[in-house]
Amino acid sequence: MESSSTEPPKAIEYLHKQVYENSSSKCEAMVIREYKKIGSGAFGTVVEAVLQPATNENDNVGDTSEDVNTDQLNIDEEKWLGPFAIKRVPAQTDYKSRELEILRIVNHPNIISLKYFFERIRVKDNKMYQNLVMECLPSNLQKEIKYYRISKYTIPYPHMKAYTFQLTRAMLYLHGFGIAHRDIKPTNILVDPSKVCLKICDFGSAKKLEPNQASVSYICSRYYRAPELTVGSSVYTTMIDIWGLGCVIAEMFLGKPIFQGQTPELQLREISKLLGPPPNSFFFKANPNYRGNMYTTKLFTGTVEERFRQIFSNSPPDAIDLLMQILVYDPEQRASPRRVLCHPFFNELKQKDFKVYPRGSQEPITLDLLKFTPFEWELLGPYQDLV
Ligand SMILES: Nc1ncnc2c1ncn2[C@@H]1O[C@H](COP(=O)(O)OP(=O)(O)OP(=O)(O)O)[C@@H](O)[C@H]1O
Repeated sequence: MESSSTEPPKAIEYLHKQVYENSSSKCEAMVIREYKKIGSGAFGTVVEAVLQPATNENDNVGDTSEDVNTDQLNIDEEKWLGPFAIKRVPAQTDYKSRELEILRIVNHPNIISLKYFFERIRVKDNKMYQNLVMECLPSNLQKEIKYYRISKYTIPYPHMKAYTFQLTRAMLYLHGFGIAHRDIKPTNILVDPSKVCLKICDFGSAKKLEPNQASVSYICSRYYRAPELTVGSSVYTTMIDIWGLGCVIAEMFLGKPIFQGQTPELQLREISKLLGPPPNSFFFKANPNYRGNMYTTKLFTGTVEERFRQIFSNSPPDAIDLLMQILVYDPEQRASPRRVLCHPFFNELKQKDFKVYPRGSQEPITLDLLKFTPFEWELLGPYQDLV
């Protein structure tokens, strides 16, 4: 692990004696310095921090709280590890988060990696919190989309392709374990624009789905919810993430979310404005007990293909073709991650001399996008020759 080169600004600092290293499960005492809030959501707070193993001289100091003066701690400014992102979530809630469990299993270049974890009581409210110490990325896809939208551009196509490819690779891997992320959206997709590198974060809603086992349908942020979720399906598959993938690709091209339902019920109406009325078979398969609006009236003229061309009028034909294979009502007909990875949309990336210019840089870089692991090759199966 790299040591941070510049000294981070001083803020909250504490010693915690039971910090577990994820890869070795080794428990050690660490000094933690938190200095910037980088995110907060429905479940927790994310702060940027650096850590360093506590020296023996700290042995006599008990676990310190963030409110006490930590001058008593022995700190070596040269020895900080990080920066990391620490996600802090209440340890005991009614909602079952499998985040730690799942982050401990996964290991993929396009999935955020967990470095350490620990539980700790916060002085502020005297409650136990779970702390997940992860690698830290400087931006997310929502910020990237916004950055370009402000100057009336979209993310450059080669970058879009590279990001989409990495996101799909992460899904191929996760779905290979049967794990659905269940909250795919641009803020949960971290990027490092200087490396054109992407990693999925926020596994707070993720779950290993078992065939025919019911799961809650009220999952996933509204704009990115698959149509089967909007009608209350409880035996959905990992294909709900593929719908999210389609929404994210569409958002990169449009600069704004494609389906902006004003209420959960109206979300399906927004989808029908692109895909036409959902067929009866869709309701039957997704939820035969659905009693809500079925949006049977067609809200546009012409064919669905013409509708796609109209909405994505500035996008290249291969991108439109890819979106048409992903944004379909029937989850069984939706393109699988391996089908997506083989799509001609990515042909440019597969050229030997493919290079990208990171934002603001005159120096092109090569990306190792096709370095699949044996597990990924296995998952690609007969599609291997096409990627
Ligand atoms: N490892 C990380 N590096 C950098 N930023 C991060 C990291 N993890 C999370 N973030 C930022 O913090 C935000 C909140 O994190 P996260 O989504 O995990 O929390 P949450 O409570 O589940 O949020 P939400 O309710 O929005 O889903 C993310 O949208 C992301 O932008």
